[in-house]
Amino acid sequence: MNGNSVKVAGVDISTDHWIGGKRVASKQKFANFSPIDGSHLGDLSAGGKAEADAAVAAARKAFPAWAALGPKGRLPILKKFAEGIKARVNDLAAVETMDNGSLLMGNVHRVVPRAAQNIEFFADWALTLDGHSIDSPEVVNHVRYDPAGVAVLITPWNAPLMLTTWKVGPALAAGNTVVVKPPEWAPLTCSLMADIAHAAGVPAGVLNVVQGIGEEAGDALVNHPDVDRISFTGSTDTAKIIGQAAARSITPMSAELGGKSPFIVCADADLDAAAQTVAGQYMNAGQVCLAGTRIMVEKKIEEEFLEKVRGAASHMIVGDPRDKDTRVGPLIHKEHFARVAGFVERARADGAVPLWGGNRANFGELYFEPTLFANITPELEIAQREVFGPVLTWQNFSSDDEVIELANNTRYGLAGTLFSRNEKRAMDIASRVTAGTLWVNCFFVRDLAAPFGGAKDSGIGREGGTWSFDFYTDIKNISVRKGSFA
Ligand SMILES: NC(=O)C1=CN([C@@H]2O[C@H](COP(=O)(O)OP(=O)(O)OC[C@H]3O[C@@H](n4cnc5c(N)ncnc54)[C@H](O)[C@@H]3O)[C@@H](O)[C@H]2O)C=CC1
Ligand SMILES: O=C(O)/C=C/C=C(\O)C(=O)O
Repeated sequence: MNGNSVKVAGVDISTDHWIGGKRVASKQKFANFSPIDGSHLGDLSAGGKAEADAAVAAARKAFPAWAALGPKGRLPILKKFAEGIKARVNDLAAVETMDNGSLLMGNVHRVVPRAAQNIEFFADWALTLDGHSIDSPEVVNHVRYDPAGVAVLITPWNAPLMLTTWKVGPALAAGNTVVVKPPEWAPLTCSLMADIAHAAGVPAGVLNVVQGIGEEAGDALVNHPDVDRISFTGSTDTAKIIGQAAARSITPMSAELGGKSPFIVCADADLDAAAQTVAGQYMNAGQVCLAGTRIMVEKKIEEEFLEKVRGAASHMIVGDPRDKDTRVGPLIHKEHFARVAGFVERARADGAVPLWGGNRANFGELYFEPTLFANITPELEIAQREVFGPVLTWQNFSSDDEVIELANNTRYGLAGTLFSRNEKRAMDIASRVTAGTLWVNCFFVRDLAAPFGGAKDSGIGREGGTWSFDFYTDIKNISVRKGSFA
């Protein structure tokens, strides 16, 4: 491997940027540690303005030729890219687990295959974009989806490869070139992704990766004057900063942000399935934006259901995420651990009572016990703010109006989960909860054709299917007077 590299989980990974088809090193570095055991995984190049300028220039240079290929010309290259990800599922999964502490089995069976699907799904979909026309009395309106140009893609550490390819897939399929800024707490799989794209024949400059700290590399990219789209997944607070940069240059921005999603259990629900699903919210130590962290249970089944959840949660084994029996791995970083522990401490001080958990787990520095807080009133911080850890709250309700009010009583609106066997009731509640996605009798079932995103402070815009292309293209109408051609 050219340039600087590290070996993690037996895999060689470049610690340099990937700019214009070459590995580029910065003098300045940032250290990367594994949350599993605190081991030092390596030092990566920390980009700033110079690297952002070089990457945007490379992407701009590569844009005309990539755009000119059209969806059909790009298809075989992107399919090969997806095949390259599939061929390295085990490497990517093992590196992701070392880097961010997510469950190895989840990465092998779900997360990395989904990354490949993100690339191939949008490559296929792009074939269907052009060719629509709208007939009106005087003219025919030919609708075109032209690539927007250079897209900056910024992603968080909890699922970096999956969330980055969720943007790279449609952006490249639509004919854009991209600059990726991976999360500094889990930067490695995005570096591998660049090698895989290169080996698949993605031309130099079409996909660039600038490593570094958000406030430096990320800031330089979102403030760059020659960027046509900014797509961000991360926290609401960071989105507000990036949004100011986007507003200054009127650059379209999409934002997939945090959540504090309700998990509603009606008395007529399949309580065993619901209890298993509640316990599943602890997976990956609750570092899942979509997690249904506010459990709301109909009063008449509250005690029975609590015992079922207690039983299911007792199987949420805390441990090394490489172990197949582990369900709850580490929190990502000591700063994040302190943040989660702070929420728990303040919840206790506010009068919330842990029914279980509430402490550092007896496993390692960054491991936290699956925790459930009762004695919750809706205004408590623990019921309002996103913890992004294995911490759930428990509330009850007596009527549908009451639970809808509770569910909507946060600044977030990313997702929600509802268990009920009564279709009319379920659909009524689901339609009245403000959220981008509402799962009924299931959780985290994803179809890439469906819209995905958040309401209120959980985001701007939607990704998935046609919505991704609405964002990554300049939609044009060529309006031709009928009978005006010779
Ligand atoms: N809605 C969704 O699809 C998802 C949302 N998330 C949210 O992400 C958050 C956790 O991720 P974090 O990495 O802690 O979020 P974060 O907002 O701190 O960082 C996200 C990314 O933004 C970059 N960044 C930070 N400051 C920046 C700046 N000033 N300019 C440009 N880039 C900057 C970081 O380097 C990182 O790559 C949670 O709130 C979670 O809910 C996570 C996964 C999915
Ligand atoms: O399926 C998606 O597009 C987004 C998923 C989000 C996560 O995987 C997460 O927050 O862990």
